Amino acid sequence: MTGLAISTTGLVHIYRAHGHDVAALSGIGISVRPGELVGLLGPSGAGKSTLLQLCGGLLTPSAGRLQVGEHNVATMTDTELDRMRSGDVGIVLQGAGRNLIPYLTPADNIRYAQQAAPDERDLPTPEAILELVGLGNHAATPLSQLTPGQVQLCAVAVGIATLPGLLLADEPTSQLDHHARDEVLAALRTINSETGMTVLLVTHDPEVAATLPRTITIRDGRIASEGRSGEEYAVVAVDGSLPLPPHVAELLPAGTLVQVTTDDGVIRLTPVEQEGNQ
Ligand SMILES: Nc1ncnc2c1ncn2[C@@H]1O[C@H](COP(=O)(O)OP(=O)(O)OP(=O)(O)O)[C@@H](O)[C@H]1O
Repeated sequence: MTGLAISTTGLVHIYRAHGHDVAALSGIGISVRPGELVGLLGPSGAGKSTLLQLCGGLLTPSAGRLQVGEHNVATMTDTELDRMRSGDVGIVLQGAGRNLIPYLTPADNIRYAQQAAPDERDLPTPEAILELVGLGNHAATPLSQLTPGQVQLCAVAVGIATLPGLLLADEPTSQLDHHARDEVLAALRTINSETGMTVLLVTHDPEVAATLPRTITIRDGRIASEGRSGEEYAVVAVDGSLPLPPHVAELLPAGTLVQVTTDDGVIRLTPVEQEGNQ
């Protein structure tokens, strides 16, 4: 299996909760190429986990288009979504323990995850999967004897048990010390480079983000910016709108009239003094 692409246009997700609706995503357009390693950033409540769960078919979009490889996620039935998750898309939920059966060894956890894979899939051995994440010596070690970092690596190993084309990982490096965090990050890089699997991971950690080749920052359910190897860029949306970086938005309060001029390739934004404005 080679890496799967992700493509979304105008992706909206609304949670219907006790008499009031929460718009978690308000029109997300992203394009991730097969085999990319991408970090999803943004403040708490921005919509990162929602986007991850939509890509994994755990939630259904309220509106918009969401394509994962050949799967048009917005129109799939529950059975089709189950099949996608059991073979093509691996998900590592936030909190390693949620991904593991506590009384099974790492190898047996992987075997269990592999049972759901489509019959035609040629699966690697659990030992080969554990080797890939750096846990080759712990196939039979009880989970209770692993360090927190090793338990997280085991959760990642379960996520890639069927060698899916896309791995979605929600905060896989949180609550770990720096050494363990770097080991989990290294394992994700190895998976990405050795198998060509597309990897999308949510992180709050600026040090993790700075090491990723590409990041997408979400704010208030919209794409705020993109990073390339630590450098941050604003992204023009399909409707031509451009979210201002926070340090510029501070200078231009909502409602400010802005004159937009071009001069020899330089685009200039000049706020216009309005009569009656203070
Ligand atoms: N099951 C739910 N029901 C109602 N609202 C929800 C639900 N899950 C999330 N939300 C709301 O949707 C918005 C986006 O949440 P989401 O968990 O996707 O953000 P996040 O960026 O992953 O945040 P965090 O970094 O804190 O995990 C928030 O306003 C959140 O309160």
